[in-house]
Amino acid sequence: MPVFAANLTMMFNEWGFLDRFDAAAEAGFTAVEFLFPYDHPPEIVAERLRRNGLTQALFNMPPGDWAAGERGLAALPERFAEVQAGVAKALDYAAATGVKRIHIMAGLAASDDAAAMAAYRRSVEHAAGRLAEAGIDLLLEPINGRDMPGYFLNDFDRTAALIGEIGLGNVKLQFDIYHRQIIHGDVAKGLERLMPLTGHVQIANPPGRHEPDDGELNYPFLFAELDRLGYQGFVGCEYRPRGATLDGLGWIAPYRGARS
Ligand SMILES: O=C(O)C(=O)[C@H](O)CO
Ligand SMILES: [Mg+2]
Repeated sequence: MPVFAANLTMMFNEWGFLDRFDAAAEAGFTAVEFLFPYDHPPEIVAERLRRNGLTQALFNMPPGDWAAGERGLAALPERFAEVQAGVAKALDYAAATGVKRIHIMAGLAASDDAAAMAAYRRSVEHAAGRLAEAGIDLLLEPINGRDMPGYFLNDFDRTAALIGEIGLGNVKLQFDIYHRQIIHGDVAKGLERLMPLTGHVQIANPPGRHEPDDGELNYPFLFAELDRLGYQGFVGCEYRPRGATLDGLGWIAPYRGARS
């Protein structure tokens, strides 16, 4: 049975960020993820987790100036010092929250730019080394170019090849099924083939990026596939509710009772 983590960046937006932890726990979630915790001190985030008995499944490294359109720094050659500082900051939040996986965003750069690739590898190797000391996995996520035009990491096979070349045991694939469907399709076979590299799974149903119960993908089938493939990690619910978050949670009822 999948273990679902509520994505507090996209879900429960009816509440302020810190109150989303309480709302997710009240709705029955035992784990949460979100893009960035950095607007709030680590101990405040940790307290929200603790008082609700929630596990922090995932968050992202600082992405640069998000409001100005930046989408990560890892592939930007001139930003390595900020990558290093971001890794240190993320580790402070990891120590407070107990998170065991952190996503490093690549940034906006041409995917065939050799300097960007060299910078990306350098950033990933640096971050992976620092995270390994704390027993944390570093996640790389291909993101589709319709939602994030110009994003450097936009292909699952190239990401898998890179993870193989880097060859560090704590560098893993963030398999976002929504992005996979938009970029390549062939979701079930992709999951099967890439499962050995996969450290985190996220869901949403295209084309609208809404709840998994309506759209072009058959999620009950894919959840059974994750079980069949022996996936033991979290499934992040990174979707935009069609309406009120709680009104859209009917899909989860058959999966309650395991660890979510
Ligand atoms: O967009 C996604 O799918 C993500 O998971 C990233 O963390 C942020 O954009
Ligand atoms: Mg995602």
